[in-house]
Amino acid sequence: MKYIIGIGGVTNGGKTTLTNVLLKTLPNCCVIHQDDFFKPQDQIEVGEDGFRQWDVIEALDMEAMVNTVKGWLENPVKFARSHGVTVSPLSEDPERDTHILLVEGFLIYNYKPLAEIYDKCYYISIPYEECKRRRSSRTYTVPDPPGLFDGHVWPMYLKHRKEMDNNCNAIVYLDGLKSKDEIYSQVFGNIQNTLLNS
Ligand SMILES: Nc1ncnc2c1ncn2[C@@H]1O[C@H](COP(=O)(O)OP(=O)(O)O)[C@@H](O)[C@H]1O
Ligand SMILES: O=C(O)c1ccc[n+]([C@@H]2O[C@H](COP(=O)([O-])O)[C@@H](O)[C@H]2O)c1
Repeated sequence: MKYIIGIGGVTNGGKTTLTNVLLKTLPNCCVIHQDDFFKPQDQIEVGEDGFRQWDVIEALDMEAMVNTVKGWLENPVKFARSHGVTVSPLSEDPERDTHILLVEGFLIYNYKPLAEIYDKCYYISIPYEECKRRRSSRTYTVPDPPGLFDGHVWPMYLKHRKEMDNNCNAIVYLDGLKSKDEIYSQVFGNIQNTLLNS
């Protein structure tokens, strides 16, 4: 059985933290990070506001991302091996084995061909103040220029969040202010239940 789980959420909500723990505890589990599909800086448009528009879907090579997911779907064992993930047979029949793919990122529910691919969707939110606080202590490959959070990142988040709520109706929303352990336990338990019932 192949199972694709979306770990979406606002920037600095805790997506990578949650994904990394799930990756260690779920069986035959691989990951695709949306951040790996950012286009090079010289291809990112500069908006009328003077900021490079990183927080829009056009800043990402979404076609390549979807193709990577399709590569996993075609052959999860080969995908796992080529990404250094040890695959262990869980049943006598390899066709019945469970293979899990985590798709992690801040805009994973705003691109239709990808939004349709998930078996289960999670979304982590945190309030503005906490998001701004966490973001200010993070350094990206291209560091944030002054004013980017209020001028571009947060307004784009609000816009995409509205679009996403209209696109998908089966998202499990997670409170990113809870402890890392609490969030992990909630999601792990939920995934286990879903796997047992499928
Ligand atoms: N539940 C949590 N409570 C407090 N801090 C958290 C929590 N989850 C993540 N963090 C911290 O927030 C920052 C961003 O986390 P990260 O997982 O990289 O976010 P994202 O991948 O969503 O951008 C890191 O410093 C991380 O340690
Ligand atoms: O990873 C990069 O190359 C990169 C370059 C510039 C900006 N980013 C920021 O990465 C953010 C999304 O990643 P994350 O992990 O914070 O959800 C998004 O808010 C962008 O502004 C990321």
